[in-house]
Amino acid sequence: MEDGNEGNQSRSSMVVTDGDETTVPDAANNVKARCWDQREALPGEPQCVICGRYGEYICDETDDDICSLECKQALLCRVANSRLPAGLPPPKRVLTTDECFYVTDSSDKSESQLNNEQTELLRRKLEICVRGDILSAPILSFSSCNLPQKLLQNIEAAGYEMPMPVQMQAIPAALIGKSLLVSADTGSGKTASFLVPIISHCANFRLQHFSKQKNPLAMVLTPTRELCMQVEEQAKLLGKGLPFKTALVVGGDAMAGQLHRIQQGVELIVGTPGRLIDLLTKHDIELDDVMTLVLDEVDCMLQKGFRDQVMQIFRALSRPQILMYSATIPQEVEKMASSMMKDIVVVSIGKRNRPNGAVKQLAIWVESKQKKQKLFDILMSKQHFMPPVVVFVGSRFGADLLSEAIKVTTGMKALSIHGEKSMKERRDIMKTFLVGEVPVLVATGILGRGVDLLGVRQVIVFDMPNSIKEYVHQIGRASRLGEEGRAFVFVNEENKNVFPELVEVLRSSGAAIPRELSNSRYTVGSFSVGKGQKKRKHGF
Ligand SMILES: Nc1ncnc2c1ncn2[C@@H]1O[C@H](COP(=O)(O)OP(=O)(O)OP(=O)(O)O)[C@@H](O)[C@H]1O
Repeated sequence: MEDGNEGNQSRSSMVVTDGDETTVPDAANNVKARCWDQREALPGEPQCVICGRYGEYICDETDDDICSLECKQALLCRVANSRLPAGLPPPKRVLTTDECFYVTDSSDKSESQLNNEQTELLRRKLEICVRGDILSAPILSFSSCNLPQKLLQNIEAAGYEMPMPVQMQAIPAALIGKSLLVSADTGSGKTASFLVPIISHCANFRLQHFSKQKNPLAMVLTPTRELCMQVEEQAKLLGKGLPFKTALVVGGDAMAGQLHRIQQGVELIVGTPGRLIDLLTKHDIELDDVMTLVLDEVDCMLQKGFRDQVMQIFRALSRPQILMYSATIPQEVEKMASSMMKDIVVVSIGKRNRPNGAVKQLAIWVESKQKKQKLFDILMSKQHFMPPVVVFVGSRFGADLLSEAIKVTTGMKALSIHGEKSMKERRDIMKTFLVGEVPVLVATGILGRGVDLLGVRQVIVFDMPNSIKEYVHQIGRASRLGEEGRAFVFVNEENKNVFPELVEVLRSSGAAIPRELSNSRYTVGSFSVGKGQKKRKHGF
């Protein structure tokens, strides 16, 4: 197996192709050492089999596309471990015949300890890819990692019979204090994968260190109030009956109440960065005990707009463990994350930056003037309308106008939600929609990320967002935990900036591509090579 160190790698084992010719890079050529040195793959280009970035090289041992020496090493590890001499322990419970992973009895700890080969096999089956120094094997049951008994009961009461793949890997790694950058599909259980270790740490800490003064021990930052509310609710549910209290710190609610709650003593603060900074600068809150900081939707949190605030909060803490999550993690975010924390472990489940495969995408070419009529047609079609439905639009004003137009034209109840409404209104609207009183909710991007809209199986992207990342998150609202959902997507020439990526996303998901989209000069011009052709960069 290759040595993964930068610089002294033997590059002769990595064959690089240039068009149809095959060349072996010489020492003077700069082969990418780390995964994040490599750029994202453009539509039609080969992708690294480990991380999905541009597969600039071909591994000569396996003939697979890879992006860097780091991924080559991961690939070779994977291959070596796949030659298994011994099988896994016999499954106690098999989920389905084709989704056959292994769940050992919670009471039998020895059986739930996997050896290296079994760990690798399990990771491969579940498409768990790990980079960095990680000692922990995936867990097979919640009871195999010494969680407080009450937390286990709460997990069971929440209906979580077994951990989801992201939880299998992230929970044990977070429990041993690793800082993590985790990418996994929308709706795949990321929230519990950071809440479970946080609750466990907090409860154990309070039981071991008795003190009257209960300073916060963990913080979760998310980009929207709705997501904060949801995370806090889930934290309360999982932490019930334990020494674990939470405070919600978001704009729109009175700061005095939030401050009072923190002063009473809480273990976890869940908040949006803006309000949290406001609170921290105006009031003296002791943050020295914060052991864990979570950046949910990390790509959004480290984007311009939030980044400075997030970094300000991070610097106010005393080197906490950082847990960063999103369904979409571009390269620059990985770089930023690695500069914030040395020895970060990168975990990805499935293909990165791709839409959830359970959501069937139906892209429709429709001119802007016809979009409303097309929407009404869908909403009034017995065949196509699957309430409750979220319709995503690009502006607050547009959301209000469209919900009114839906009411007038279809006679259906419809509501709109966006950042200009008060917190009370936003809470009431969410409640009304989630209990099924209103079948259509027109939303801006505030509902696009993270929000768990149980029961929603259909999303209509009325205004295509400016980035494919946001699109991936928006259509992700149509499916939770792999249940099938459907997304109608309206597209026209006005969305030309996302054409190449959209085509790639549709193509890789097996969705039909509207003729106008595939024929558009913005799409055609962006493809230098057809899929499957292995054209590589010159000059290294
Ligand atoms: N182990 C589990 N067993 C059953 N249900 C689970 C489990 N873990 C999480 N869930 C449920 O799965 C749903 C989706 O989880 P969650 O909201 O954490 O997804 P997510 O990965 O954060 O999605 P997004 O990227 O959209 O934010 C939730 O309703 C949650 O309660």
